[in-house]
Amino acid sequence: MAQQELPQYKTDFLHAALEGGALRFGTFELKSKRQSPYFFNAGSFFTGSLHAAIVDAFASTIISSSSSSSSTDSDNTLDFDVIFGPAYKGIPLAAGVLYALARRDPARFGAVGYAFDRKEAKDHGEGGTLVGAPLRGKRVLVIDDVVSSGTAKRQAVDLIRAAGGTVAGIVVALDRQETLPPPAAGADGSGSKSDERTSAIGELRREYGIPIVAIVRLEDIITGMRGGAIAEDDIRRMEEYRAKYGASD
Ligand SMILES: O=P(O)(O)OC[C@H]1O[C@H](OP(=O)(O)OP(=O)(O)O)[C@H](O)[C@@H]1O
Ligand SMILES: O=C(O)c1cc(=O)[nH]c(=O)[nH]1
Repeated sequence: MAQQELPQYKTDFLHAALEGGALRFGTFELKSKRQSPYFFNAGSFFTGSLHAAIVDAFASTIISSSSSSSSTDSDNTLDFDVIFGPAYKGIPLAAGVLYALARRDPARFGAVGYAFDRKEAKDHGEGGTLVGAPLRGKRVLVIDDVVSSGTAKRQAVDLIRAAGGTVAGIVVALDRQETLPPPAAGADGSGSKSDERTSAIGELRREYGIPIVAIVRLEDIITGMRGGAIAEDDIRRMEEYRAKYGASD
């Protein structure tokens, strides 16, 4: 795989995703119904080695976003008391990322908690929807696999706020850097306008005013895959896809 200018943790993550089959090239239909030349499936990080690779990459992203004022993804730093993983795929990520952070810097992250939600409220025992660290009065960092439309992230923000917490930021594995699909014909006009090249992550940033960062973005995948990691034709198809659907924010 070409190393180029990517930070080592991004290269390592891309390598693990490719080797583990989490990052694939071909033709895939997205939730938006677009035909994409690549697909990222966070559910494929299911072995010990792959789980370690993704949570380590999240930990590196969080630490570099917190300590570097030159972060390209955000001007803000990430300060938080609790890591929150939305059900379901966010749950093992939140727990694993906190473990990776606490191992690297116990003084800084040893007292940070983790929490997650249930998709269906439990009606016996301790009951409720939230599990883990209390959120009241806490700065909460949301960890999840991808942003597609942003709906799941908005639900997580609402849940955290309703529990008395404030959202410190959102960290995802992949920012696809693509425009939101235009509103369906007959819709009320909400969502992105077709002449704007806004992404779901861009809209979330503007709406909440919080840092939203990703381990890798589409441009990192294109950079990291050049030089023989995948077929030149797949690179060309990703560049065409970026030219057609790439967001400007
Ligand atoms: O709506 P967005 O914020 O763009 O995010 C899309 C989310 O949808 C999927 O999760 P889903 O809610 O389907 O649950 P899962 O984790 O159980 O797959 C996926 O894992 C993303 O987290
Ligand atoms: O947009 C999507 O539906 C989507 C894209 C992607 O790369 N991975 C994913 O899980 N969902």
